[in-house]
Amino acid sequence: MKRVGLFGGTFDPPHNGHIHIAQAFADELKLDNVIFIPAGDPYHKLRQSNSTAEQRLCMVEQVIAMDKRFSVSDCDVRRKGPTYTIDTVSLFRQVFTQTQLWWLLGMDSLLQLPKWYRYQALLQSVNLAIAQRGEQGLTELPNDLQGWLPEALAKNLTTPDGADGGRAKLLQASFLPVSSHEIRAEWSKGKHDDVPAAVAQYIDQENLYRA
Ligand SMILES: Nc1ncnc2c1ncn2[C@@H]1O[C@H](COP(=O)(O)OP(=O)(O)OP(=O)(O)O)[C@@H](O)[C@H]1O
Ligand SMILES: O=C(O)c1ccc[n+]([C@@H]2O[C@H](COP(=O)([O-])O)[C@@H](O)[C@H]2O)c1
Repeated sequence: MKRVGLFGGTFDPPHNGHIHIAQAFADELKLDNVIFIPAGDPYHKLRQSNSTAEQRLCMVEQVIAMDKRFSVSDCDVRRKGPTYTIDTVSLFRQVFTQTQLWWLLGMDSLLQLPKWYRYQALLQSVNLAIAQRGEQGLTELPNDLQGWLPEALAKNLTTPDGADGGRAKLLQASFLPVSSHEIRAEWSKGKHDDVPAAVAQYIDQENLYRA
C-alpha cells in the first residue's frame, strides 16, 4: 500500500528543521511522498510577519526541489476561512484512495492538538507521525490524548485494519533546534544559515522580515 506524508505548517519561513524532519519521516515511515501544505489562514497563530500566504507558498516551492520525495500543495492557501486540518485531510482522502495517509507534526503541535477543530474526528481519519522538538515531551501530554496515544502507538503500521487512521508513530531521529520565529527575529541581523540558500534569496528579494 502506498504511504503519503502530509506536512502542514505556516512555513514563515520554511527552514532546515522542517527539511530535516520531513526527510526523517520519509525514511522511517518509508513514505513514497511528503506533501508540504502551507496553511492559508493559520488562525491559531498570532501573525508577527509581513509575509503573505502566497509568499509562504513560494518559499516552500524552493524547498521541494531538495528531495525527490517532496512536493507541495496549495490547497490550504486557496481554501477560504480558517485552515482546519480536518478539511485538508478530507480533501486528500478523496484523491488518495488505497493509500496510508500520515499527518506529520512536531511535539509542540501535538501538545496543542486538543485545541484543533474537531480533533477527535481528525485522529480517526489520519495517522499521526510526531517529531521530537525541544525539551517538550510526552510527560506534558494533555489529559485528552492520554488514552488515545498508547493505543495509537501500539497499532500495526503495515497491516490495514479497516479504515485508515488512528495510528501514531514517534520519530526516532533527533530534531534541529531551529524555529521560524527565531529566524524572522534574527533576519535583519544577517543570520541566514538556518534556511536553504534559495529561500534566503527569496526573503531578501521580497524584503520580508525587515523590522
Ligand atoms: N525544528 C523542528 N523540529 C521538529 N519539528 C518542527 C521543527 N520546526 C517546525 N516543526 C514542526 O513543523 C510543523 C510546522 O511548523 P511551523 O511552520 O509552525 O514552524 P515553526 O518553526 O514552529 O514556526 P514558529 O517559530 O513561527 O512557531 C509543526 O508541526 C512544528 O511542530
Ligand atoms: O485544524 C486546526 O484547528 C489546526 C489548529 C492548529 C494548527 N493546525 C495545522 O497544523 C499545522 C502546523 O501548524 P503550525 O502552527 O505549526 O504552523 C498547519 O497545517 C496548521 O494548519 C490546524
